Amino acid sequence: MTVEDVRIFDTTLRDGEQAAGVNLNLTEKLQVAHQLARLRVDIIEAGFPAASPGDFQSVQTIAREVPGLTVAGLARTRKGDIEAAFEALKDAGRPRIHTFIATSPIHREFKLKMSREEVLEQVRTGVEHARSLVEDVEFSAEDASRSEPDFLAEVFRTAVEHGATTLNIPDTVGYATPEEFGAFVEALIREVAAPKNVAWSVHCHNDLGMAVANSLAAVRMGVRQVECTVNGLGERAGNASMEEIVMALQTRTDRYGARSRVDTTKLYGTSKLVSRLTGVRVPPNKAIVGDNAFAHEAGIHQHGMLCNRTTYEIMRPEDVGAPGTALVLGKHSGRHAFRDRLEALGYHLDEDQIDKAFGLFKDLCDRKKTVSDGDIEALVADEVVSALPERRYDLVDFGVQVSSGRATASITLRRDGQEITDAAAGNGPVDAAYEAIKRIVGLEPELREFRIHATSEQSDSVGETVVVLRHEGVNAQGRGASTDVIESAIKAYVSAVNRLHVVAAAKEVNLYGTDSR
Ligand SMILES: CC(=O)SCCNC(=O)CCNC(=O)[C@H](O)C(C)(C)COP(=O)(O)OP(=O)(O)OC[C@H]1O[C@@H](n2cnc3c(N)ncnc32)[C@H](O)[C@@H]1OP(=O)(O)O
Ligand SMILES: CC(C)C(=O)C(=O)O
Repeated sequence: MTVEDVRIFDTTLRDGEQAAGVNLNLTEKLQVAHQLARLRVDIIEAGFPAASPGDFQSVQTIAREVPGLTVAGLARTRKGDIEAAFEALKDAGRPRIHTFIATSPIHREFKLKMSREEVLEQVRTGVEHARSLVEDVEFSAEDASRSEPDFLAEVFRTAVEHGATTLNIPDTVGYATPEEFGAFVEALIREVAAPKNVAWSVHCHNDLGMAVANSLAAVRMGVRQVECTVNGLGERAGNASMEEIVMALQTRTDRYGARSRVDTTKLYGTSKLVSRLTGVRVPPNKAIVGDNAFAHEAGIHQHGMLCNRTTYEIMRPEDVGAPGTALVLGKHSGRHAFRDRLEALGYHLDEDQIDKAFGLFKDLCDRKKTVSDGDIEALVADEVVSALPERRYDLVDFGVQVSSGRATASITLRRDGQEITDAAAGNGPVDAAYEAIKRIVGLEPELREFRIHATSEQSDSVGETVVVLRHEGVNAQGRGASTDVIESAIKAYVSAVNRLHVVAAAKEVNLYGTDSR
């Protein structure tokens, strides 16, 4: 199969900047332009020089400073716009004037207030003037997809006769559908019968979410330039997304028989740069560059991915420069992925321990939006690995009440199958809970250490508590973990009391002195 080249015409700095609320300064535009050059796009549309002195200066600076690609500037078919574009572009290695006029009956009647003949006259004079200034002239028929096919063909023939070297078919308002647009483009190319050295291009908007599909349908019909923007940024719902076009051509060359020259490993970085500079967030589920584009949460998918990546990934994250595949542990995950993560964290548990840890993990998932590695480690270390097989006391229930700084706590522990409840007041809920526990266990150990820390940055993070107690010369450490920090502190204290008994028994120390409880 012969694979043809598709030129990528990036209009992030022109149509992309037309997105409501986006305004890039010269330094920011230069950053984006240099990155687009590194990405190896073929053409950058740097702006609309007649729009403002700032736009003129950005186009001029990019034309002078960004090497290795064609720099285009947009212009209405008016003489003044075309001359402004030329002045801004003339120092570029490869300047292109991109001139346009609307051709649809709606735009002719309501916006331009021009007849067909007047529009044709604008095409003649505009294109001819642009061609007298530069070799490379692109002509766009704005709102082409809602224009009468016979008139549109006449417009494009006129543009070719007066020197246009690229003919662009915009779906300006994102009205087309893929099958319709493909057929429309095919018929137009046939009807105009432009010479081989004239390139056909499309420029699709995303009002119905079909900009990429429409652009690709046109590629199937022989179009060899696609106009697009990074992250699909642009007027209203945006333009065709460049990363999606590029990766669709690369991943499905079998279908399109064409590819771009873009260095796909720079797509992710470019997306991040544009998002940061424009302030337009990339949705997590955005194809190719979204944070979740290579993240798998469902257990069945994670199992498949662990067996073979190609079960659920059609591209490799490294191909687009993304950080990597992520098996995100959450409530939809299964044992395979959980076990794999535990091993990666350095834990080697037997089947019973994994069952216990998995149960605790699923409980945590029901309470917490995302479960971090730190949360899992806290659970596994405190509740599985370090948990004593035989415990003197188990926490059954607790309740705390806080009012004006004073707190009371009620604690129920189980010992030898019997539940024992007691309550106490204290200076805060943890102090009150510890007093109540001391009453139940009949010990007054010294609290040597009390530390609590969050295992991640979220407010629903697991809190992990470490408590060190000393009694009758015996030291014991206890740990507890829970999304409820009071519960975590209570669990740590109970765990430390249980250890005191284990260590005291090993050292043959009676924790109760003469009392034999
Ligand atoms: C589909 C697209 O994305 S097209 C590109 C859109 N980009 C922009 O508009 C860039 C920012 N634009 C601007 O800064 C301003 O609109 C300017 C400087 C270009 C023009 O400003 P103004 O002269 O004040 O005109 P305004 O924008 O209000 O109206 C547009 C005029 O251009 C005319 N016009 C629109 N398109 C064309 C065209 N392709 N060729 C000739 N005339 C055109 C309109 O009929 C209207 O004419 P009128 O002033 O005689 O009524
Ligand atoms: C000027 C043209 C290419 C355009 O931006 C559009 O029609 O959307």
